Amino acid sequence: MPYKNFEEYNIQVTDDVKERYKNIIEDLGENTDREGLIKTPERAAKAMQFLTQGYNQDPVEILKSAMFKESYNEMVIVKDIELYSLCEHHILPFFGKAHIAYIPNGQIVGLSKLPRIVDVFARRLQVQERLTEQVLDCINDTLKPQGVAVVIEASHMCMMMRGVQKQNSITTTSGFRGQFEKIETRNEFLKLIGK
Ligand SMILES: Nc1nc2c(ncn2[C@@H]2O[C@H](COP(=O)(O)OP(=O)(O)OP(=O)(O)O)[C@@H](O)[C@H]2O)c(=O)[nH]1
Ligand SMILES: [Zn+2]
Repeated sequence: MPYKNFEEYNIQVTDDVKERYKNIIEDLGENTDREGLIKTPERAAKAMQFLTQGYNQDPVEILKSAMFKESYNEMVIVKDIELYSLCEHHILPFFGKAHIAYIPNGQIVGLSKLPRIVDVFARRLQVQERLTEQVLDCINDTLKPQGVAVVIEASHMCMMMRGVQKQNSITTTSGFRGQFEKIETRNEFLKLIGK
């Protein structure tokens, strides 16, 4: 990286992206000198950096920062975790909820870390299937539980505002590892999240 530190890198990226947004907005037929739009390229550059900050975050470190030895042997579920991501095909939002469960294997994880890793992977250019699998694999490989399950339900703006223009369709993706590959355990989880 040709920059001295991360802060300098951020300023440089904001400047670069800002200039490109200015061109895009003009190409789309707007006047970037009108009052309401003067700061828009910079705002958009900062917003996009916020929405893609997951590239600069380490989900494994986040989980490892709060793992505790504990003998609890039952299912732990955190459901209704809201998520906002960007579809990698159109760079339009998709948003919805993630439901995560795991069965500990000698260690538990700080509950807040599960939504935190959802955000790390969601704040990238994504497809819902990969997002689901990345959350699943990260928990499985780091916490090494007896099992882990992830369900994501999301609405895709690229299917709502444009393209096929369907307002009510919800896409569900899921992944199961370990104990959750057994149908009874999987069904118990699905029942507990109301599916
Ligand atoms: N599998 C999957 N597809 C997605 C996701 N987000 C958006 N898509 C789809 O990506 C596809 C891209 O298809 P293309 O035909 O290349 O793009 P397009 O011409 O804009 O397609 P339309 O959206 O049908 O107008 C579309 O079918 C989108 O619905 C996602 O998370 N997972
Ligand atoms: Zn899309």
